[in-house]
Amino acid sequence: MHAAAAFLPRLAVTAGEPAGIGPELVARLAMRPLPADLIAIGDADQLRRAAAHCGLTLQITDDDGQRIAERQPGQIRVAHHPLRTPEQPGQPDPRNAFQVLNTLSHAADGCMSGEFDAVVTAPVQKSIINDAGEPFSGHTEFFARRANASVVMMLASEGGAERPPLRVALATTHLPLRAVPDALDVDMLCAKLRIVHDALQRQFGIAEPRIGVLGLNPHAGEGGHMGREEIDIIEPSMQILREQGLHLLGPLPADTAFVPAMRPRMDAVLAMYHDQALPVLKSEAFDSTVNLTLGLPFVRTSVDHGTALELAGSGQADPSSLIAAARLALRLIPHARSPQT
Ligand SMILES: NC(=O)c1ccc[n+]([C@@H]2O[C@H](COP(=O)([O-])OP(=O)(O)OC[C@H]3O[C@@H](n4cnc5c(N)ncnc54)[C@H](O)[C@@H]3O)[C@@H](O)[C@H]2O)c1
Ligand SMILES: N[C@H](C(=O)O)[C@H](O)COP(=O)(O)O
Repeated sequence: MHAAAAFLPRLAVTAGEPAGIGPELVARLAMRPLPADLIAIGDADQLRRAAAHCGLTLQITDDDGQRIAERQPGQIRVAHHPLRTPEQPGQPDPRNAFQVLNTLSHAADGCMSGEFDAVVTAPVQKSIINDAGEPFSGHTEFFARRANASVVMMLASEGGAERPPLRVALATTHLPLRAVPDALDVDMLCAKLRIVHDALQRQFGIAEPRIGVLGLNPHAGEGGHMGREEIDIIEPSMQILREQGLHLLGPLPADTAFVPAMRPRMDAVLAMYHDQALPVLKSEAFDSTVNLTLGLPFVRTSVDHGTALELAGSGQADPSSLIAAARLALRLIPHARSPQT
């Protein structure tokens, strides 16, 4: 399911919530000299309007599905999914929710059929899809169901001269905090850790990954005096996997797991819930962090931010995370050429 050497990888880019910053970020991405055939999945007229908000001139053509060998900065092809009603920047409209969902279905199905080599997603407004009557908690869960796959959400920053890369995987994703302890069990944690371990080996080229596992309770339960999930669930899961040869550290108190002394000891961290670890990444590297879904039968990456409704239509939104997501997707496509930019 990869592009022949002479052709560019076909990278599907879903435009996200029409009233958010997604379409503008897609327009900015198209200006980059990425070695990819960029296929926006969204409304072509809206993409033109988004480019105008950013003061950009885009050359937008229909996607005919043919593979191409070259793309110039400023060129993008579109798989057109018309909006139900024109977007009002900053004011999502539930009437457009099904258009958004259709773009995601097209991207997932296209990746599985070989129409696309990977998908990069711009942010959606989860609440407006729910307001339209559709159960939806995120791309991660949507793509997992579509592909019938067990997946793990990981957010990863590249790191740089002054800071090592940070990769945070989540045992649970978009559920109420009250439901988190009941969602954790030994089988589930073992499965998630296996997916993370395999992805670190296969996709990140780390031969013997070291994974830090966070506790759930303050101070990782303080020996059972502040909660028992560490003793009853997390440690037994880790023990099973250690016997299978995995290098696991923990259960670690979440408040100190990310201090400088700990960082070089782990290639990734498994957090028990969404807000336990994502604020660390988002405050450290909001511009360069990428969200990726491990365990899918295709490559899916995304931005680390949301729809930023207050910026929509201003042309001011920062495209760095979407660009980083596109670059990572290109690196992860088997046999794809390395991005040059
Ligand atoms: N990948 C996704 O689809 C995704 C990811 C996160 C949040 N969301 C959704 O987005 C909606 C809004 O979420 P939120 O308000 O918590 O987070 P947000 O990321 O939209 O905004 C948080 C802050 O960061 C700023 N910001 C975000 N992206 C920016 C960018 N590219 N350039 C400059 N500033 C930027 C915003 O202006 C705001 O001040 C929610 O519905 C949430 O579920 C979607
Ligand atoms: N959890 C993600 C974040 O905080 O950035 C975000 O909500 C997007 O999740 P999906 O990729 O599942 O839509």
